[in-house]
Amino acid sequence: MPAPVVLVADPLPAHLTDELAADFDVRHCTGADRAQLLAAVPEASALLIRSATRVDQEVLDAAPRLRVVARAGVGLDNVDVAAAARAGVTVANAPYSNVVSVAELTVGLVVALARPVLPASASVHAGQWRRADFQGVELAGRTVGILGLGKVGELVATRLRAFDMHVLTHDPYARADALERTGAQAVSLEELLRRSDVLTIHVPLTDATRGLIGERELAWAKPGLRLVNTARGGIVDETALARALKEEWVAGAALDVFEFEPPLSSPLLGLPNVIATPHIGAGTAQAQERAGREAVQAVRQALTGSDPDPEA
Ligand SMILES: NC(=O)c1ccc[n+]([C@@H]2O[C@H](COP(=O)([O-])OP(=O)(O)OC[C@H]3O[C@@H](n4cnc5c(N)ncnc54)[C@H](O)[C@@H]3O)[C@@H](O)[C@H]2O)c1
Ligand SMILES: O=C(O)CC[C@@H](O)C(=O)O
Repeated sequence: MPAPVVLVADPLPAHLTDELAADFDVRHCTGADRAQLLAAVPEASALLIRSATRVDQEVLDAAPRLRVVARAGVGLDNVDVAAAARAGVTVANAPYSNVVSVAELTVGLVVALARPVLPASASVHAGQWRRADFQGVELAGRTVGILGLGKVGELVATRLRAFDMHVLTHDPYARADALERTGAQAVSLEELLRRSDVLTIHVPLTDATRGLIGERELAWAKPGLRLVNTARGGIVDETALARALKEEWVAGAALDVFEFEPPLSSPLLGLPNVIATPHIGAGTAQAQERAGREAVQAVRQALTGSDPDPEA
């Protein structure tokens, strides 16, 4: 019997996919290229993805042999989980794999918004020495609002508490133990915006959170707000945010995620008070290894019912 086909549609550490090749027919495609994906998926018993590949009804319809979609990462907004369930396809993610990396990037972005390290560095590289031009603000004593006190939100809250920031959160489903561990004060979304000097977003992208931070919410914002989004682009209305940044009502934004990636026509690109990174929250060697390994294990589990990984 031919070995089941495992289709790797997004980049994963090569040594992990090489391990799979001992037992499966491992093939590669560029999942973001729809035509390539649809051409390759009919043979696949397993699909290994990250965030760039969209798995929707069309892909599932084209994949009669598919038994598992394994997501090497947290967010499942690029997978139609309900359609997969109807088709009898298992969907697995790696929910703890990269949360520390995302939290650490978030804290770095908060600091980079408070202290203009990026333009200051660029000016020194350009041969300038303009010390007075790069005055920032201290984080100690100021208030951070955490939108979504889940795994990443909690890690960010505890790290920013160590900066002596006062922590507020809005999360209707927040666990009592997370509130206790972080010492975060639970407030409404409006109060979160009205009181926060820094707002950092850690909710998943769902029908309920798409556009959650829009014109009305930004109008509630405390003047001078600094906003960080390392969750998903669609949660923030980019047009409304661009307007608030141009009016300097919002002082700065640091964005790792965009509504469309790459964000070629985003109104946020080119604004001097925006730090933009190309969805690198999970971009550490440690997170990629963990996420890839968990996804590979999920494939083995689904296709053979076993997990021979000694580290499992
Ligand atoms: N930039 C990156 O590379 C990267 C990496 C990992 C995760 N992420 C994103 O970060 C998100 C959060 O990850 P996580 O591991 O903390 O998820 P999580 O599920 O542990 O936490 C999400 C939290 O959001 C809360 N929430 C849901 N709907 C809400 C709403 N309407 N208002 C307020 N709170 C709400 C939930 O109750 C939960 O506590 C992921 O869904 C993913 O999209 C991004
Ligand atoms: O594919 C990636 O590395 C991004 C992953 C990240 O957005 C996630 O949700 O885990």
